[in-house]
Amino acid sequence: MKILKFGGTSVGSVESIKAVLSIVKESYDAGEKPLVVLSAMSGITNLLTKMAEDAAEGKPFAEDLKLMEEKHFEVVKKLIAVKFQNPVLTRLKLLINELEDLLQGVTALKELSNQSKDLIISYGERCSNYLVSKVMEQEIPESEYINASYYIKTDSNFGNAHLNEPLTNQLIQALSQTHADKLLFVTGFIGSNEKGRITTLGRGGSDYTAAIFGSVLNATAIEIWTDVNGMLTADPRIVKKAFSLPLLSYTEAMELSYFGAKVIYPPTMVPAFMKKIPIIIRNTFQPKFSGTVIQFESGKSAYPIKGISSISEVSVINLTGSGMVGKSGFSGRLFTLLAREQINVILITQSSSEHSITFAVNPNDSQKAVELIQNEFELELLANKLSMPVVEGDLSILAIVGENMKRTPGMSGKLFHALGRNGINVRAIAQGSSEFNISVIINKEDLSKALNAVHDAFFAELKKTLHVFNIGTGNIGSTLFSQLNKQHDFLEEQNDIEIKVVGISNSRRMYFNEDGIDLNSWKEELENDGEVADLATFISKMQEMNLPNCVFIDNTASKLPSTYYENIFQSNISIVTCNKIANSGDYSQYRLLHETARKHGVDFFYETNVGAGLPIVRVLKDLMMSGDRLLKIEAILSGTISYIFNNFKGDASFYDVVKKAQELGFTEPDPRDDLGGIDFMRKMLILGRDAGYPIESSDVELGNILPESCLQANSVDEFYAELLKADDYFNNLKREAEEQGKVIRYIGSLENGKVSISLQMVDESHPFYALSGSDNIISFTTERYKERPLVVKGPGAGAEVTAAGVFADLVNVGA
Ligand SMILES: NC(=O)c1ccc[n+]([C@@H]2O[C@H](COP(=O)([O-])OP(=O)(O)OC[C@H]3O[C@@H](n4cnc5c(N)ncnc54)[C@H](O)[C@@H]3O)[C@@H](O)[C@H]2O)c1
Ligand SMILES: N[C@@H](CCO)C(=O)O
Ligand code: NA
Repeated sequence: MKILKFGGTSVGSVESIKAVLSIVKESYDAGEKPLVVLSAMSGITNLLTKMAEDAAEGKPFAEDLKLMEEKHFEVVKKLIAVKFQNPVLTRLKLLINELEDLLQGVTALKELSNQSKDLIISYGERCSNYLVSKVMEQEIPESEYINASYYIKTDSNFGNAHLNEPLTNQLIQALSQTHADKLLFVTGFIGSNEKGRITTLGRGGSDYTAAIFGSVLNATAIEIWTDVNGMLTADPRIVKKAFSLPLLSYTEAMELSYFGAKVIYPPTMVPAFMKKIPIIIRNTFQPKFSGTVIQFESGKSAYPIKGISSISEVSVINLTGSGMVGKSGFSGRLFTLLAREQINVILITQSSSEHSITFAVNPNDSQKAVELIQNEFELELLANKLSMPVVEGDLSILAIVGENMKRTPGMSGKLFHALGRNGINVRAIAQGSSEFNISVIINKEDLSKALNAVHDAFFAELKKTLHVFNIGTGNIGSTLFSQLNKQHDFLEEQNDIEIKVVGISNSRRMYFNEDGIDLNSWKEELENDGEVADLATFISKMQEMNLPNCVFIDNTASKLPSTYYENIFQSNISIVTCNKIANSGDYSQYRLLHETARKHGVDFFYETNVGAGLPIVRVLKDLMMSGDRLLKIEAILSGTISYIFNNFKGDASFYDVVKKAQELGFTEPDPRDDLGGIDFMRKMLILGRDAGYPIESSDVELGNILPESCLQANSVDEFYAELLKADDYFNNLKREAEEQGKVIRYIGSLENGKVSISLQMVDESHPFYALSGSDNIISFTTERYKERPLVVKGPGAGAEVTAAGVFADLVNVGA
């Protein structure tokens, strides 16, 4: 049997509960006889604590209680069939009423004991497990809710109760016999004392519940389902290149968690360790990803260390004294004293002269530690055998961890070389006697740099390999492939960059090859060895493959891919795209995507969204980042319309010129996007947003170049048919311009956050008069470029220049 434990975020919302249900069902259907342990819905434990504390202070709690009720009721209403809802709502309501009575009691007594607090908090797990068991019951009738406080027996240390192992073993054994054919949903975190009063198990309590049940029932595995892809080589918020670890030993997991990685709280796992039951950390939101297995043996690994962890804030206390420090008995007295007062000593180093001891503690404990030392060693201080303790703050700890370190010489050399070369000063060093970890204390301001440098030293290969998943194999996609193919050797030899295209999809077929798809024959491979395309599958397959330096390229014109961008960033994958849809939809989406990419330390590059390969997005970004302020943009950003008005001369018919623009690959897949101004508008929106204005498409004043009949066309064919009939309309426009010695230009402007695009007739004196071919032109007037604006001009559409722009974005990923 297997234990499946889901944390609060996994049962945090209707959507996540659906994911939980399908994971449980899959396991059940596979005959794994799972036992499910659930935490409270995310946010509920904190809310319960707050209500309890508020009640004790006589503050109102009714609104919070209502919030809790609504959060649970919403799940019932969305996930339970109407005819089964009533009993579930009634029982939940009863639980909430009980809770309300308790809170009123606390209000009346103006006092909150630890015992009452545990009881109040227990409602979080009781509600979530009852609720989810009822939702599951619709599909698996054997589902049953179990209140674990009847089975996990503890002492009366409320808030952090200790297990009564023999009794708990008996009770759980008995439960498993009476409920052998049930699918149990067991409340995490709670137990009860010998009088049956509810207790809680302290930090990481639900994991502990899972470990206790797993150990008593001899589970084959304990799966801890959370919201990250297992344990990583380093904190991904700081180290972009961090990747998830397939395998760790218990010891390594302990060491990594001790210094930072908060995925599990190892002390809670001890029951599982004792029985050598593997613990598997998995991601509820990416269930196909295999996660991190934590087991007895460390296993083989390509790298000499498993990971790098850190504590970002520590204080260090230095003790020196010729007659004292280092003498036997001194450190014994010192550390017994600190332990007795519950001060956690994170790391200890001792100089070889043995005249000094340095140890690190949580900054909140440093003052207390100093006072304790002053009291304990008063006589020694008076006699000058010991100097006054000196505290240093603003320090961090970095540790490299791995069991194989012991067998690999030169590990500390490599560590110090990486730190030294990057100018990072090491304040103290400690190697655990087990040699499973080497820790260094450094200045806090160096931590991020140090983590990245050390990660590079231990994990990076010399050559950067980019793993590319590309969707869209039309005009741009196929041109990109032939450019990549041509440049392959040059990039590798001259720039140490290898680009491996490992996944390709168009709207019909998709194909993967982890070793890299041969770009001479991608078409045939896609056709013959590929499968029927499905974007959701393509993306989850990409995430499952979990390759380092992974880039998703969107070379489609479709909206669908943009709905996955957030999820892609969340799995630490960068995106390069020429597709403008994501950036030009709702402003809120634009913000969300940029923030998500930033938060996950990945790149979001879209130079070709504006002016194809011309450096426009980058130029604006550089201006903004260097503190310039945009005053005005004036631009022609439709390559298609530019081409059309530059070639609509003499006898040429407007219709023929448009057809030609499409043939030349300037137009969007649907040319109405170009001629209707939508494509231009998207570009202006993107620039405006990049310049800091929260504009929506409805804010844009969009002038029109087409007669009504063309605007009304329902299909591309109908559009061309109407265009053919509209010759007179365009000839009149042309004549009018020619008579005044002018040319027709479709010009966009952005000033004070207002965007407008309009058809204008301009004469020789206008800077946009002399434009040719499919050229785009943009002039940026800024605080610095005020007298003479910064102008970028050149071909702004076409497959070659666009693919080249995507290519340039690609090689800059991770740079
Ligand atoms: N032509 C240019 O000069 C230029 C310049 C800059 C940007 N762009 C942008 O390039 C993009 C592509 O243009 P194109 O001319 O190559 O288009 P295209 O019609 O030639 O190709 C589009 C490709 O996308 C694929 N596709 C569509 N939906 C898909 C899905 N859901 N999953 C997988 N594949 C899907 C299609 O099968 C096709 O292979 C557009 O977003 C366009 O705005 C074009
Ligand atoms: N269709 C677009 C391509 C460049 O984004 C244009 O004509 O400008
Ligand atoms: Na560009």
